[in-house]
Amino acid sequence: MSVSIDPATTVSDPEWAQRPDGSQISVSIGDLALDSGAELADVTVTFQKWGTPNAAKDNIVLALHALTGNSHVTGPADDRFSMTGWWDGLIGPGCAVDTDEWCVLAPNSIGGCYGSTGPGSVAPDGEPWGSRFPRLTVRDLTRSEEIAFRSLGITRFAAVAGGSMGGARALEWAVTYPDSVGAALVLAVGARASADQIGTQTTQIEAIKADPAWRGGDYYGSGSSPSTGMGIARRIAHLSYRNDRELDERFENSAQGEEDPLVDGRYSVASYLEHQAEKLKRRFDPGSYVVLSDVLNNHDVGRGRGGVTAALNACPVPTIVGGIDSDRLYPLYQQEELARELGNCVGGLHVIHSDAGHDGFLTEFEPIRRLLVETMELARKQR
Ligand SMILES: CC(=O)SCCNC(=O)CCNC(=O)[C@H](O)C(C)(C)COP(=O)(O)OP(=O)(O)OC[C@H]1O[C@@H](n2cnc3c(N)ncnc32)[C@H](O)[C@@H]1OP(=O)(O)O
Ligand SMILES: N[C@@H](CCO)C(=O)O
Repeated sequence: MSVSIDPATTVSDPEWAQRPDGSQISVSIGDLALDSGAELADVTVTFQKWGTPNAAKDNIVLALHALTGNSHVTGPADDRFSMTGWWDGLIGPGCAVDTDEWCVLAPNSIGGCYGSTGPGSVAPDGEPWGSRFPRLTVRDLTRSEEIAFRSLGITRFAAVAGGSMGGARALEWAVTYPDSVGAALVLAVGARASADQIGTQTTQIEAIKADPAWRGGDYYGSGSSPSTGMGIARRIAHLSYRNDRELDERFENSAQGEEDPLVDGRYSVASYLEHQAEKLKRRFDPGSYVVLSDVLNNHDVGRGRGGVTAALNACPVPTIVGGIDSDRLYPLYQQEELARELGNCVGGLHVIHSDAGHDGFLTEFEPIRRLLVETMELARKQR
């Protein structure tokens, strides 16, 4: 295994730990055995860090991003990341996760397009993975992270935290590696994908694959990309990320500006969705969107563990579970199940009030801040 920074130079373990806040660090973990029985060759896991590990390495926190997120958890938009950190203001000196005390590591998920191995990465034969990229599960993502961090000498995290796909990753971390997790914060997710989620996400995948530029997944290097398909997928997704009442209060059935929807103009909500689609096209790879949407479909914490209830019951990690009352993609009953069945759920289900729907795990700063503070208090007790 080798460790490199940004991402060329190979360095030794103590050096990565001293790198400045926000540094991008890349770890080669070799071949990764997957849940499907396949193997992903020559895998790289990249991550960013804030704060510094202490000598005992018992102050390290894992922040896990959602579907189209990345390692840029905190800080302003920059050249590398065109969006503000997804929990900006919650992680940093003096913040809920105070990086004067804690060292936060945020891995880019494999399958994505922000540095860790994904379908657009170059395979060992020198060609992009494309259609050859294997199907992944959330457990494959966490396994790649566990191997990468263990290679850096990290065998235990004081806390793991995330929402949506990040929540699924945090849950898998707690269930798969209970001895390696002091406390967990699991937000806006369920124990397994529901039929509704699989239906919606499969429809999004099909929208991308229906784009002629998809070329069976082998469009890398072709000069075009199925971004039109991904734009449609994102519109469908974004509707599921917001609440129907909130959308109607904001947009009603009004026209966009001076446009006339009865002639050739757009409705305001259609313009809003188009804007969200265009933004994603500028920063995300359609192939990764397909792979990671499928990862969400494959989420099942009970697979191979005697079912969801048995898997959750057996998890001893002190876990805080949060859900959003207007979330129509991951409705509250799914977090109620987590809170009820997890072996060591702390404080029952924490309901976050938001008009924003699923996106509340990103937009509701104060409730998320409080849950992070509680999680870090739990983590402190476990040290
Ligand atoms: C961990 C992770 O999940 S990382 C990934 C998270 N980030 C993303 O997914 C990026 C996409 N953005 C979003 O999902 C959301 O904007 C959030 C969750 C980040 C923030 O939500 P909110 O603050 O409620 O933003 P909202 O839904 O109101 O969207 C605002 C945008 O819509 C635009 N908009 C609003 N109305 C219209 C309209 N009628 N026509 C066109 N654009 C419109 C605004 O100008 C604004 O644009 P900007 O984001 O380029 O500044
Ligand atoms: N806005 C988030 C929502 C998915 O959970 C994302 O794109 O990752």
